[in-house]
Amino acid sequence: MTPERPAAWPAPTASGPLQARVRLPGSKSLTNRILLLSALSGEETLVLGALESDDARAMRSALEAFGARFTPSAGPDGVAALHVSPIPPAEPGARRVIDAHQAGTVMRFIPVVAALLGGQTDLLVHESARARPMGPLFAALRGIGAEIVSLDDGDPATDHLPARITAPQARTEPLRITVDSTASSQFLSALLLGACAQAAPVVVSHAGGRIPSRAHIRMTLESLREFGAEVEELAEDSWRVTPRVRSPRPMAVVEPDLSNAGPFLAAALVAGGTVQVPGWPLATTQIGDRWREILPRLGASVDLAHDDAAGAGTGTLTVAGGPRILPAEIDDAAELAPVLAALMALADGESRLTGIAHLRGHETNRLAALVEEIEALGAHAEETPDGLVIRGTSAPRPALHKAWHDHRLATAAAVWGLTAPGTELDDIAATAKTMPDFPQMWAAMLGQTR
Ligand SMILES: O=C(O)C1=C[C@@H](OP(=O)(O)O)[C@@H](O)[C@H](O)C1
Ligand SMILES: C=C(OP(=O)(O)O)C(=O)O
Repeated sequence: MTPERPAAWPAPTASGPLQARVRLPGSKSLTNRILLLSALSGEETLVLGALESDDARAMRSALEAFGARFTPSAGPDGVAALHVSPIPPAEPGARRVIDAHQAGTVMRFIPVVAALLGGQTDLLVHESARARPMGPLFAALRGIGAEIVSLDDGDPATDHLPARITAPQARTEPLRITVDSTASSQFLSALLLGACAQAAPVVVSHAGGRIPSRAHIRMTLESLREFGAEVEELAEDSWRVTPRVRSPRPMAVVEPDLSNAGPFLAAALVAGGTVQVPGWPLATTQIGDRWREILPRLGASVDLAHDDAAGAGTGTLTVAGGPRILPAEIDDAAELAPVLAALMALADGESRLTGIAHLRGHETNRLAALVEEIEALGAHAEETPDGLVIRGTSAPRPALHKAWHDHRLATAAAVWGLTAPGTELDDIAATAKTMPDFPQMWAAMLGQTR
């Protein structure tokens, strides 16, 4: 018997210009950094605004396997919060099995913790994540004495998950680790964050080509500082991290996910009208803050109004669609690229995305998947060595789009559905990776029209 496929999701169409306000869940990247650092801090931590999604659950279960505990709790004024009890000192010979699912942050951050805390860790992944690059991170960990073998065939030179990571026999505290982070910024982030699993300072350096998704490295450095680590930039792409980390007082706060603001803000350009996002941080390391600079280049107007409360540190972002979507050239859009490509497929002319070759190693080969879905829509796209060229259409046709196990391909298809009645998506559940409530949030936004 073949397993039953979930029914396709009929993407709703916009019935007119929007006048919507959308509150976003917590940032995946900040949640998983804060959970990891809280678990390594040796202290009790209260976390406010943490994301609840597949990626966040995968990080919590991974840290639980090392002995951390997460308990729902109440923050100031009774708001829901998460109480984190840190990882206790490791027992020699400890063994654990961890499933990273599809979470790149778990796949990359946890092997470092496993190699530095000791014992043996079997790290599994979702079928779709087996092809994601791990080799350079494994090479760096082998360089400090960890053994990493394939769980499929015992290959001691494996460069993919699932794998067994055995920490060096004699517990050493490495002083220097170098990695080639060209395929993913997460390799460097992993070593910088994971360094906090030891007490001694460590120098972490990159040796290779251009580092992609650079904003995420800045986020890592800022998160380390928030947890009291000293981070010193020694040279370009080389940092000294001095642990220990301690818990931020009175609590750690997770900002809303500005990357996931993308499809909602894009809706204002496609359907017209305005979309507002409250709680937008005025200062942030999230790459999603780039929407404020990118969307005007596609013809939208963007305004960030500061909240009244002195020192609130947040504002309300308003994006208003223009008369048409303009073509643009955008470099290093990283995880913003799929939704940006969705807009470019509806733009009046030819657009280019550059500096995103590494998207071939994301949840799916995003460049190939975007070409296929954009062509299905009746627009034109082709791959370049480091990105995409996209010629938009003003008459998108309805299609049954594939999510490719990729939350961002799924939300891209939702954007097309706004203007192509009859659009469907094969697997809306892919959005559970970072935004499990996406279908309800999308419907609620579309209910708020002028
Ligand atoms: O560290 C992080 O939280 C992330 C880093 C980036 O990874 P890559 O450098 O592999 O693109 C980004 O795309 C991913 O969504 C999240
Ligand atoms: C690449 C992404 O995820 P991950 O954290 O799994 O790398 C993403 O969210 O766009």
